[in-house]
Amino acid sequence: NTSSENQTTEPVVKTYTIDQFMNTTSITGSDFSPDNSKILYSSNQTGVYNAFEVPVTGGEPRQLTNSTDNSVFVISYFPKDERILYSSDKGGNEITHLYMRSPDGTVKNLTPEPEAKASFAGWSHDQSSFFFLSNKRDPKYFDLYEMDLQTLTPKLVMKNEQGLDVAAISRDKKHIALVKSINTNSSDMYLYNMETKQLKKLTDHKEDIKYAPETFTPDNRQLYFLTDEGGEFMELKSYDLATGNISNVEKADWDIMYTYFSRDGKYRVTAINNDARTEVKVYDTATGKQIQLPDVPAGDITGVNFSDDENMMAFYVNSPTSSSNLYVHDFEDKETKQLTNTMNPDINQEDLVKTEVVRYKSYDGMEIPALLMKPKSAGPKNKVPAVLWIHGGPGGQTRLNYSPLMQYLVNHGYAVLAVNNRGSSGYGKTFFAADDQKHGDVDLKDVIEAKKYLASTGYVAEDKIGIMGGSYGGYMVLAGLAFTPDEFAVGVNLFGVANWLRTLKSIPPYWESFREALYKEMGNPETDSAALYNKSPLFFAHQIKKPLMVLQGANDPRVLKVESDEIVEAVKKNNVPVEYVVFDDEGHGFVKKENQIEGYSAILAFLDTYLKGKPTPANSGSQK
Ligand SMILES: CSCC[C@H](NC=O)C(=O)N[C@@H](Cc1ccccc1)C(=O)O
Repeated sequence: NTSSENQTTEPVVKTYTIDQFMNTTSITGSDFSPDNSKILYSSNQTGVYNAFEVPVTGGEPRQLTNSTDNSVFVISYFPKDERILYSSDKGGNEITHLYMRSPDGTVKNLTPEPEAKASFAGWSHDQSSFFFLSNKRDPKYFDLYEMDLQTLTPKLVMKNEQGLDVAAISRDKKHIALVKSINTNSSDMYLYNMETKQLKKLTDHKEDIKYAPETFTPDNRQLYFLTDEGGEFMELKSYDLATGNISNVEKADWDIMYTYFSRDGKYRVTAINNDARTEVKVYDTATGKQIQLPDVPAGDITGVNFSDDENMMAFYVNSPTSSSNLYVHDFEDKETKQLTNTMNPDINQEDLVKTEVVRYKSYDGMEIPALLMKPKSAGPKNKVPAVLWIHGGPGGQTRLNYSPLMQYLVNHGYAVLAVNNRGSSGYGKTFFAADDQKHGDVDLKDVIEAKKYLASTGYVAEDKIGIMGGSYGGYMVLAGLAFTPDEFAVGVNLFGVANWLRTLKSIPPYWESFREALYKEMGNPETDSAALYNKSPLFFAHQIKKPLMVLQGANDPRVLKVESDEIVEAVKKNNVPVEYVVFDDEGHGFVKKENQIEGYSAILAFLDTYLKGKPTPANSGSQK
């Protein structure tokens, strides 16, 4: 089921179908069974995510859940038996519940209130209970509950009436660390004493500084937190609970993304966002020295998880040319074993392309990082069309991961440049804040400048550059087509915002704790209505004159389907080609393989029609 593309002077590249690309399995999560003989993980092998377990010695994975509709995301085995805990919503509506699967296969919804969203917040260190957050009392705020494992009855531990977010719970169950968003560049830390019920504010600052509690130390004496106080990047510090003293723990040239300890604190893991790559460090806490991580040539190590006895470590390895695989390392015999092989064997990894981190100067001299994928067939004698990929957020970042969609497009002859425009995470707080209240303007200019960068490569056809992105990135697609109608040859909008006034008014109730922070960055729909109107592509849709494709999940709680319905209707009035694909069983992002296959092949067909001049296949542009 493969074909070849013949070029005159450039290499002949084997092309693969979308079915072949999507026949690669995506896996996530890991937890050791109580006897350390197996590892639990989620896999979309069956088309939707289900729970699987695999022996640590290797061998055939066993499927534990049989969902055919809703994704099952594993949390963990129970600490002392082989029941498992997992999270699942309905068709991407993000109203997640916690479920318990018993070894006989029966499943119980532990958080049955239909309208309430629940999320796991950790096992108690004594392994008698787990903590979870739920907004069942007040749809706006998440209270903290403790679920006893004997009775499976939840107990309210902390009523959250102040819009705080729980970040960490101490092993002795005495303290909870919380965070309060002030704006997207600034936050405060709080400490709640579960015995005295006192809430203490730990931070006091006038300027924008982020404080993010991470974890309590295993001896319960200190709170480790991340902050960008006094610098551009998030560094790790500790707060001494007894004295209030703050000490420096770890710093890098980039943001530290997170840190955590193994169960008894023998190891501490830190992850650094090193220029869009995840760099994991594991420290032996007794010596304070980094341990040497297993030598895995296939890519970067992520998702490190330890067995409770701290003798084994599970982790993922991933790179832009190889999908994530699960590995296990035994600290005693120093052996590392690959437990999964997720890549479709039909795909020769040599046919995939590596991703290069590049930088270019924008209109005002600001340096913009981007990730470049060059088709093997591209060259000065074979200039190729290109797609600019814009991430969501607005404060997200496109990272160096395996993306079947990007590889599929590159494999079919499109250069892809994923732009981390100003406002993206990972490049310091000045860069992150540089788009505040200037959305659809300065960030869009960065994307327009990316076209010059692509032209400078010498292998991109300048008049065949399209723009594509998801959510906030989808907004940028619409903004690009509406506000700068001559810049992009086509646009592919995946569930993007068309009308900021409506989207910011209709945010889910459980976003209340950061609603003000969001409004400070994006604009308040009550008080900034003129500015929000002016940056909403829906009201300028008459200016769109280039072909547009829109893909939308009907259950999306963040960008409602009406956003896509209305932009599609409005652009159709311009006699511009518009294709619309709606998935009835998806939310903010498409997770079911059959939908990914339909959506991604429709995107390629659309690009081929309008950037390569090939006829559109009959099945694209459907409304499911
Ligand atoms: C300041 S960003 C908070 C919104 C959130 N961020 C996480 O990614 C998010 O879901 N963003 C959407 C776009 C959006 C922004 C504001 C209101 C609704 C949707 C995204 O995924 O890009």
